[in-house]
Amino acid sequence: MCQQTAKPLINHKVVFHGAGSMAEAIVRGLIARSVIYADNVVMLNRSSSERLAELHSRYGVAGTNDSEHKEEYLRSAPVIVLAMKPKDAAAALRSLAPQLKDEQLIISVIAGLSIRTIQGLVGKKQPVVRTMPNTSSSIGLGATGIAFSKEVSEEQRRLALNMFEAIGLTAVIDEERIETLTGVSGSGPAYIYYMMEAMIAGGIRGGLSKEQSTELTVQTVLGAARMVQQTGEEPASLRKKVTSPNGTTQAALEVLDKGDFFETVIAAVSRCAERSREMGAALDEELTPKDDNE
Ligand SMILES: NC(=O)C1=CN([C@@H]2O[C@H](COP(=O)(O)OP(=O)(O)OC[C@H]3O[C@@H](n4cnc5c(N)ncnc54)[C@H](OP(=O)(O)O)[C@@H]3O)[C@@H](O)[C@H]2O)C=CC1
Ligand SMILES: O=C(O)[C@@H]1CCC=N1
Repeated sequence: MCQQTAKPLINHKVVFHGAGSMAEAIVRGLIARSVIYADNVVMLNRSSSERLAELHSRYGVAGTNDSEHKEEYLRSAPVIVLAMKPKDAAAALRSLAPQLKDEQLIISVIAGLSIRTIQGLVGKKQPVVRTMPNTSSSIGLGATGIAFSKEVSEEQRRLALNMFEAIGLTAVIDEERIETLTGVSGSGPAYIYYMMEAMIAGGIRGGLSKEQSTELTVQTVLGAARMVQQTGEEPASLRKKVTSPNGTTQAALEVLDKGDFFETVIAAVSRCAERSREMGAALDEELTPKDDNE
């Protein structure tokens, strides 16, 4: 009997316009889960040839920073993933505009950049999927918020969902909620890493070795996340089960409360969302023609 190998979910070129950490996290996850063959992935950047060579050696993907080749890839790709820094997005979209065909799908991972601004910068109602993934996508544990423009076809919608479902959890949301989602899950891994850095430092200060303190912290964070997921219990209820009256945990939580831990984290989520809006507004200004006399 002939052995069937499963066909990848995506069987055409996907061009990553930007080849940094976020693009790599998505590509690594997609290839590890056989959602796309490496020879259908193309990664473009501005200048770093070393970076493209590194990505090729890690994942077998093609890449270029040569303008002529970049244009060729961008002209023919059914899907273009915008993955440069926000400050580079307006120029990249403007130069993309003349060659863009109506059916090409733009998937953006760029913080703050709205669907309206993307369509304004390319000068037409291009189908756009605005996403906010996170770097845990690289190990299939990402959390991605997704909003669609009206122009996205059912097939394109499915493609984008397939892509991000393969590398973690997805949440389809109204675009106006994507800033808050950025505050929770887009930037969220950094808050947890920061907490872990502090726990590790605390352990070391108390005499544990760096290795012990790191291993214990990692297992504690992993275990706590899994407990919430597997028991279905509220974090607050699980916290209470750790906290004996007048015991060690209560003493520790009181110190966190003195630093207004709970409200500080809420303020961080909110400031992150606000910063995303500010970045979006700055990008939106790129749509207004500049007065030469200014
Ligand atoms: N990092 C994260 O956790 C997350 C990031 N994001 C979003 O992802 C985007 C990328 O972030 P990140 O990966 O961290 O950034 P990086 O700085 O790691 O990567 C940016 C990449 O864009 C390339 N680039 C810049 N200008 C152009 C251009 N005109 N054409 C093609 N490529 C270009 C750079 O190339 P070169 O190095 O050659 O200049 C580099 O490869 C951002 O917009 C961010 O908001 C979203 C969610 C999470
Ligand atoms: O810090 C940033 O702007 C990006 C967006 C979300 C995570 N990192």
